Amino acid sequence: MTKLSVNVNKIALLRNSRGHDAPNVVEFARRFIELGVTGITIHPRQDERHITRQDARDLGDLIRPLNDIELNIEGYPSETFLQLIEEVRPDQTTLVPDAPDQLTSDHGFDFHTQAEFLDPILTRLKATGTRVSVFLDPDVEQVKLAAQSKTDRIELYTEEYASQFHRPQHTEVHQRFHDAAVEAQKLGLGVNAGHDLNLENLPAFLNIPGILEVSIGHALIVECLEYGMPFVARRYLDICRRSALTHSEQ
Ligand SMILES: CC(=O)[C@@H](O)[C@H](O)COP(=O)(O)O
Ligand SMILES: NCC(=O)COP(=O)(O)O
Repeated sequence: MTKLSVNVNKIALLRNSRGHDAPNVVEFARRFIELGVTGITIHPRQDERHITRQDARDLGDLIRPLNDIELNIEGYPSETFLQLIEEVRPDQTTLVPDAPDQLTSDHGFDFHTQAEFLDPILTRLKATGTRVSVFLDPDVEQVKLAAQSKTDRIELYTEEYASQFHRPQHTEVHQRFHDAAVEAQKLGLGVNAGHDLNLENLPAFLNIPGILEVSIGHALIVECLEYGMPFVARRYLDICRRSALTHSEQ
């Protein structure tokens, strides 16, 4: 079975918009775990626009004692990020090549030009005991180069799969993800995937054999809002219906 790692960045984004600790990121992670989710993903960005470094420490404290639950920390391997990993020691670290001001992750590493940069970083991370994964586009050539590095896994960047899902070229795009995943496994790499996966596009993606983990955040949180709407709206309306009418409304 493919593992689901829920990305709670967007819980932190809501929390930060009000300046106090609600919604509480650790509490929401705990609730997802109680619902059967076996992984939590966070992507502490340099500007801490959503997940903070303290959130990473707090989630580490929550998850470390729990058997079979994994914390996956994603991010650009800056010195600050590497020190955070050395401190928190998550089960998995996913390296992403994004710039500090980037809106969201939008490409994988290029092993033609970045293998040398990554090599000492992979050595340093693996010394902490974390499993290392590297964010990658679905490109068989990149997969072959990644397999020559010290990474344990790759995470296929699925934005293209998601954005082409309803277009005619979807079959060709799906085939590329399939080929990259199969090649990676043949070469001994584990394969994760993520970005813009959702309830609609995930089933077909998981026809690709051997995907170990999907990390899903943005759509999953939106879907929680969407499918939770009827319950919450009903409860507010019930309360309002029970209210005493004011003199002018009677
Ligand atoms: C690495 C990756 O794919 C990202 O999807 C990411 O973790 C999302 O980051 P934001 O929540 O900052 O868009
Ligand atoms: N690694 C991908 C991830 O954690 C979640 O991405 P998204 O679902 O927020 O696009």
